[in-house]
Amino acid sequence: MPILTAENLSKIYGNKRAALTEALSQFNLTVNKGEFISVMGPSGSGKTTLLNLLSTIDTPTSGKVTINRRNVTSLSKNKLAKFRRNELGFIFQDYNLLDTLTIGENILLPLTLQKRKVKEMRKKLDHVTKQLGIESIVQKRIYEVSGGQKQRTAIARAIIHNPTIIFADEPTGNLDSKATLQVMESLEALNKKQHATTIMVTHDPFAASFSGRVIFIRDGKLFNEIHRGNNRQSFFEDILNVQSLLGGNMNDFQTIRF
Ligand SMILES: Nc1ncnc2c1ncn2[C@@H]1O[C@H](COP(=O)(O)OP(=O)(O)OP(=O)(O)O)[C@@H](O)[C@H]1O
Repeated sequence: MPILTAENLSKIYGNKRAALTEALSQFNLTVNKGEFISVMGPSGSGKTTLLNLLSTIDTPTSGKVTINRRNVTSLSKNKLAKFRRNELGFIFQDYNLLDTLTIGENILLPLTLQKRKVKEMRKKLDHVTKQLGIESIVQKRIYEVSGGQKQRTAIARAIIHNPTIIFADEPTGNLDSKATLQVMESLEALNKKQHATTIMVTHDPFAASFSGRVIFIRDGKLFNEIHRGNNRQSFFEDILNVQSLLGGNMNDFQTIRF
């Protein structure tokens, strides 16, 4: 069942004074409930633009985004803010955690904003921190934990209100290979066990190999898409093959890991 559709999505940046850039051109995408999708492509190909349009952070120049049968492109500013808060979960490369709060308080933010009861919040916090293996650090401050723990905290915060879709922009961009593995295994487990629909932008073929489908963009258009079979290693190799067809500057892609 489609949970998200993008129809003829285009984005042109710039104005009369600045040169116009068509970052995304007539883009179509259907995401089914429970899918885990990676978006890849060379630097400047339009990945972040696509994610921002799908996640309602930015509005398209033309085209339409539908999430859970709602046309989010036409929602008012207030309704959109509420929709985002209740239905979407966000994970960013630089974590976006609040330094003045503890790990637990950061994770609880979406529920605090929804004014949920303390007892319910405790129960949910307990559940998500166990799921992500960070139950021992809930009292700690952000500066006391590792990058991988920060990102797993951000994932816990993104899922605690059971969002319809999780959007992740380069979630492993600041992590070493060990932390990348932990974070990707966490996202994969959430997807498999709870059917959390996830859309992730990444440069890293290793990270992308944990998802079920990779879509490749070039010059704001769909270049190719591939699906994962049973074997992650062979999917990883398929991803590398499409990347070499894609061309562009290979320095745009992160170091390849096995
Ligand atoms: N706010 C903006 N104003 C003007 N141009 C923009 C803006 N944001 C992005 N662009 C341009 O749109 C194009 C696509 O950018 P986008 O950030 O979506 O690419 P990307 O694939 O995510 O790149 P990277 O991998 O380097 O993050 C680029 O040419 C970029 O320079």
